[in-house]
Amino acid sequence: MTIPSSSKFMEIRTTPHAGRSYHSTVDLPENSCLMDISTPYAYTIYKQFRNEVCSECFRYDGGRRSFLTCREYSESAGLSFCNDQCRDQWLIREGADAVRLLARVESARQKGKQKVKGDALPRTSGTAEDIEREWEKVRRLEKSAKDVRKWRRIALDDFQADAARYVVLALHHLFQELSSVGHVSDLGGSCWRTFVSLQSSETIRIKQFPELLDDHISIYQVLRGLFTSDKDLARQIYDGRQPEPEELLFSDVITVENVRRILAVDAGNSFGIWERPLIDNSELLGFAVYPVPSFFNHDCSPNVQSSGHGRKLRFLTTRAVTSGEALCISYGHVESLPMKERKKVLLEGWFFDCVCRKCVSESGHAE
Ligand SMILES: C[S@@+](CC[C@H](N)C(=O)[O-])C[C@H]1O[C@@H](n2cnc3c(N)ncnc32)[C@H](O)[C@@H]1O
Repeated sequence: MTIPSSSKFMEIRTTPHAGRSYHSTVDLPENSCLMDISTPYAYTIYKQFRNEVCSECFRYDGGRRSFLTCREYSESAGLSFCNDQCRDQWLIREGADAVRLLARVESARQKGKQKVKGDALPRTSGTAEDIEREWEKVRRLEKSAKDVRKWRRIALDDFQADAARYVVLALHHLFQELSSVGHVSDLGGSCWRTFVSLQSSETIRIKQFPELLDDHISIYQVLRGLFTSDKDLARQIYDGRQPEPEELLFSDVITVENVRRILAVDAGNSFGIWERPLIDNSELLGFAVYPVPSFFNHDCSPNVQSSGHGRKLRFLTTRAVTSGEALCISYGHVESLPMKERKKVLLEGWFFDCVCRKCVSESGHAE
C-alpha cells in the first residue's frame, strides 16, 4: 500500500499478527527523520482546556490565558488563538466555514438546558449485529423530516460535544475534497481515502463500553439535525435523487457511514495533544488523528520515537535499523513495565493484545 507523503525510506507491509505496519526499505542510522507531519486531519481540544490552548499551534501555558490574545471566536466556536497569525493560519487551512460549523456544534452543547434524548435509545451487548441493528433504526427514523427536525433539540454532554467537534472537522475536510468549489486544505499529505483506510475499533470499543453507541448515535443525530435545513430535508428526503457534485451540500456528507467511520478510527489511531515539554504529569489537552503516521505499529522496545512541535509531529529512529525491519513507536509509556502490566495497559487503553518481539519473547520465557 502506498501512502501519500510517507517517507521514501519505508513502506507499509502486512504483518501476520498485527495488521499493517511501516517497514524500512533501506538500512537507516540512528536519528534518521522518517516523517514530518504538519497537521492532523481532525482533532479536538477538550472543553476544560478550550480557553487555555491555542487552536492552531496547541500552545498551553499551565492554564494561563494571557498569551491567547485572539479570542474573537472563543465564546461562539470554542476557538482561541495566540495571535492573529495563528488565527489566519487556522482559517487558511480549515476554511472560514469551519468556524460556523463549530459554532453550531457548540450551540448543541448542554448548557443547563433540558436534555432531549435521541430516539434510538440503544441497549446493546456490543456485538456487531447489535450495532448494525441500532444504526438501522436511525436510518429508518431519518426518512422522516419530522424526526430529523426533532434531533436539532438534542443536547450533547461535554464528552459528546468534544467528539462532535472532531467529527465536524473531518466531515468538513471531506466536503472540501468532494466539492468542486471548496478550497482543499493542505493536510500534511492526508486525505479522506487515507483517513478511512485506518483500522476501525468500533466493535471492540463498544463491546467494552456499550454506552459509547448511545454517544455515537446522539452525535450523528445532532449533526444531521443541526446541519440539515428544512430545504435540504425536502431535497434529500422527498426528492430521493442523488445530488449532483456541483450542488453538494455539507449535509450530504453527514451520513451514518461517514460519521461511524470517523468515530471508529479515533480510539485506535489518535495521538494525544499533550502539554509540552512532555513530562510524567503533562496534561492531555485533546486528541488528533494524523492518518499517515497511524500505520506505525506499537513495540515495547520501539525503534522510532515521535515528538510534537505544536501541531506538527516528527518521527526519528532511536537506533540503527536494518532494511526490512518493522518501524514501530511506543503508544504509551509502557516500556519500563513488566510484560503482564504492559499487555494489560495496551489491551485496556488501546484494545489489542501486544505481539511485539519483546512481549512474544518474554511470554515464551514465562511459560
Ligand atoms: C494505529 S494502528 C497501527 C496500524 C494497524 N496495524 C493497521 O493495520 O491499520 C493500531 C492497531 O495496530 C495493531 N497493532 C499495533 N501494534 C501492535 C502490536 N504490537 N501487537 C498487536 N497488534 C498491534 C492493533 O490492532 C492496533 O489497534
